[in-house]
Order: sequence, then C-alpha cells, then structure tokens
Amino acid sequence: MSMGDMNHSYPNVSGVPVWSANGKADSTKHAADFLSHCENAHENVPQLVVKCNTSPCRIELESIRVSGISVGSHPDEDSICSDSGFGGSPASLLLRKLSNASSSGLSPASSFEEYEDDRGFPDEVPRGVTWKKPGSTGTLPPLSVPPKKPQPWVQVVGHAGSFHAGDYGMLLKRYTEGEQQCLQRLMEDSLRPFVPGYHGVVQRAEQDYNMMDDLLTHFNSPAIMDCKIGTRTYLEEELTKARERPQPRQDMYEKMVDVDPEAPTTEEQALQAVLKTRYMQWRETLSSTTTLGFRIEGIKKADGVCNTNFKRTKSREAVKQALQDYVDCNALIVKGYLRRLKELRLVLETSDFFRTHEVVGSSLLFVHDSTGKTGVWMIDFGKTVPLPPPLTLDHRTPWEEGNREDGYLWGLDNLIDILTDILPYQT
Ligand SMILES: O=P(O)(O)O[C@H]1[C@H](O)[C@@H](OP(=O)(O)O)[C@H](OP(=O)(O)O)[C@@H](OP(=O)(O)O)[C@H]1O
Ligand SMILES: Nc1ncnc2c1ncn2[C@@H]1O[C@H](COP(=O)(O)OP(=O)(O)O)[C@@H](O)[C@H]1O
Repeated sequence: MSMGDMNHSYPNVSGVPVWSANGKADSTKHAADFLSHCENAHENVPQLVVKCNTSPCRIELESIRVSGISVGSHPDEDSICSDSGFGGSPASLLLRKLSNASSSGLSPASSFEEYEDDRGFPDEVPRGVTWKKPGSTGTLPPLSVPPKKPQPWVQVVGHAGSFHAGDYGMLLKRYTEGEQQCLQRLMEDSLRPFVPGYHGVVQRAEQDYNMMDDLLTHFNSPAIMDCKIGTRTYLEEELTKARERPQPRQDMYEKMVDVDPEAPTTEEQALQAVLKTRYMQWRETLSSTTTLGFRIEGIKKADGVCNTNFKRTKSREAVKQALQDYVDCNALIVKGYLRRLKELRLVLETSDFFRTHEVVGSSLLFVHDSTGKTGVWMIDFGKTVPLPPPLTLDHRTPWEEGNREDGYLWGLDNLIDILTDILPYQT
C-alpha cells in the first residue's frame, strides 16, 4: 500500500474493529473476533463509543470508571523516571491521520518474544465496554473479558511531557512525522517483533500522538534500562544545518557546565552557548558512545531507584559494572537478554528497513522482572531517516561524514560482548 492510500483510514486500537469514514469496517477479521467476545451484557458499564457519522472518526470513553480504574483524568506531564500513575486514559481520543488501513500493517501482540503473550486482541478492552456501531443507534453487548491489571508506566529518560500512558497497554508519544513513518514501515519489516506495536495517530487536546504498545505492560515491578545505540547521536543533516545556520544553545551550555565547568571553549564561555552538534559530540566522547558504540542513558531498578547519572560512564569496565548492577547478578536475566540481543542482531543483519535507514539516537529498552521475564525492544525513531537510494549501510563501518554510517551494529556487538563477559560472574 502506498502512503497515499493510507489517508482516511483509522488505526486499529488493540484489535478492536476499525471503521472507515464511510462507516465500513476496515478489518472484518478484527471485527468478527471482537464480536465473538461480545456475550454477557452488564449494566452500568462505561460506554466506549465509536462515532463515525462525521469524519474524522472519534472514539470516546463515556464513563469515568472501568473496573475500578479511573479513566477520565490524566496528569499532563509524567516526570522522568517516575511512575505515571494510572487513570491515564484519554477521555476522548480523536482518531485521525491513520497510519495504515490494512490490519496487516498494524501491531500484533507479537513484539513480546521472551514469554507467552497472554494478551492478544481484543482482550485489552475491559469488561463492560460497550460499542456503538458507526451510523447505528444501538449498542453492541459489552465484553465478557476481564480487564487487564493496571501497571503504572515509567519513563526512564527522554523528553519530559512527550508521553501519556494510555489504557489497554497503549502509550502515546508526541507526534513527529519522521517517527510515524518509521513505525509504519517497521510494522511491515522483519524487525516488527523487536519494536513496540504501532497503532496510528491520535489527537488529544489538539496535540497529535503516535500510539504504540506500552512495553512494560506484561511485567510486574520491572527493572528498566535505556541504552542509546550507535557511535553518533546527531544526524548528518543536523551537522550541515549547524554549519549553514549556526544556532548556539544556552540550555546545552548550561547542561555542559553542570557536568564539567571546564568543558566549554573560551569562545563558548563568552557566548554562554554551544551548538547542538558540539554538545552532542561532547556527550559522545564523555560517555561510551564513541568508544563502544552505545551508552547507558538510564536505569530504573525494580525497587524504584532510578539512576540517569551515566554521562561519564565511559570505560568498558565502568559499563560492565553498571550492567552487572542492573541485572542484580542474575544469570537467568543475562541469558534472556543475550538470547534476545543475538536474535535481534540476526534480524538486523537482514532487515530491509535497517539497511536503508540511518538510525541515530535510537535506544534499546531492556525490561525484566523478578519472575525472570526479559525483553529488549528498539525504541525512539525520532532521528531515524531513510537513505537516498541506492545508498545502504552496514552499520559497522566507521563513520566518515558523507557515508551516513551510524555504528549501530558495532555498538550492539560490543554490548553483547560485555554482557557475555559478565555471565560467569552471575549466580
Ligand atoms: O540527554 P541530554 O544530554 O539531555 O541531551 C538531549 C538528548 O541528546 C536528546 O536525545 P534523545 O531524544 O535521544 O534523548 C536530544 O533530543 P533529540 O533527539 O531531539 O536530538 C536533546 O536535544 P534537544 O531536544 O534539541 O534539546 C538533547 O538535549
Ligand atoms: N513503547 C514504550 N513502552 C514503554 N516505555 C517506553 C516506550 N517508549 C519509550 N518508553 C520510555 O520512555 C523513555 C523515552 O523514550 P524515547 O522514545 O527515547 O523518548 P525521547 O524521544 O523523548 O527521547 C524510554 O527511556 C522509556 O523509559
């Protein structure tokens, strides 16, 4: 399907039926699956209404409680490395600009590889949710499936205020077109099991969001680590722009002197500002990005303790120590991560998407919990850009300006090496 064909289609929200603006179901299979769950009627249940008599299609939660979970209110900004709390459901999601009309292009629950996925579609929709068919006045019987146990969402690092934890295992991230394009393409790529399932664009309070799977949903009190992969954290095009139209940044100067007051040059000190690319390069060499091709951005342990103070974690030994601490000397966890990372590497080496994109600033999100469950996913495609054909990357060749290489696979090789190194020390 071409991008142009995707206009006026609507996202599949966890496999619930999707309806086009003309009121026809876009995915008969999902609709049939959904209807087969609609058995026992319950009274006084929240109303989840799909309204499609006008375009764009709107989904509204018309009650404020779903099985004890508050769905009406929501904190607007989730602080980094803190639980979002629940009640994060948008009271009204305006579904538009849909990603992909075909159900095949939408997310399966298959991004969870390490363990049995008991979620499936459409079990995410809580008991008692009632659907109105577009254009009809009646309501479908409510679902008989029990609601999923609410898990607070936690953001480890990244931009504050960019995310909203939604219900039904969904996460909303502030919309950028570039990231949307990547997530859409990834849903069609062999990398699909290694990225959060993507469900299209929703609007909330006039802000667009990319809606994706919350990767923490299946874990209990998870430990989470965000590792930024690659030897370069800015795009080649950012370098070009910085040369053509330099825009010194005061905020980045301040972040720099906070870590090392000696870091700015005399000129930068006079200006009290630094270029973004200069700041990014400084961060790369201060940490392990340049020398190992990845760096730890943040870790949240199962006990809730969060550490984002890894800016100077550079040597192989220091990184190893931090990883060892993260896995709490648990060999089972290390083995789970290693298995997943090796699978990912194999898939990356043959992925069409990966070969044809410069992948910069993207992270691997590691998650495990006390049951021994582990998972690793690629996240953050805000600075992943398609290459001009016929250019392709091997992601291991060292970067030289113009070759667009990002060192992603070289970084992954090193990460796998270091994790393998710590295995004998685990119990
Ligand atoms: O981690 P610190 O040292 O705070 O620096 C941040 C990260 O590099 C961000 O990357 P990421 O999003 O991968 O975490 C980057 O966002 P971009 O990805 O937009 O480049 C920020 O740029 P600004 O958003 O321009 O401030 C930059 O200030
Ligand atoms: N799909 C997801 N599921 C669970 N947590 C996520 C997901 N995507 C991002 N996060 C959390 O948000 C943080 C920042 O994500 P990221 O996409 O890198 O944001 P930014 O573009 O602002 O840097 C991650 O470190 C992780 O804690």
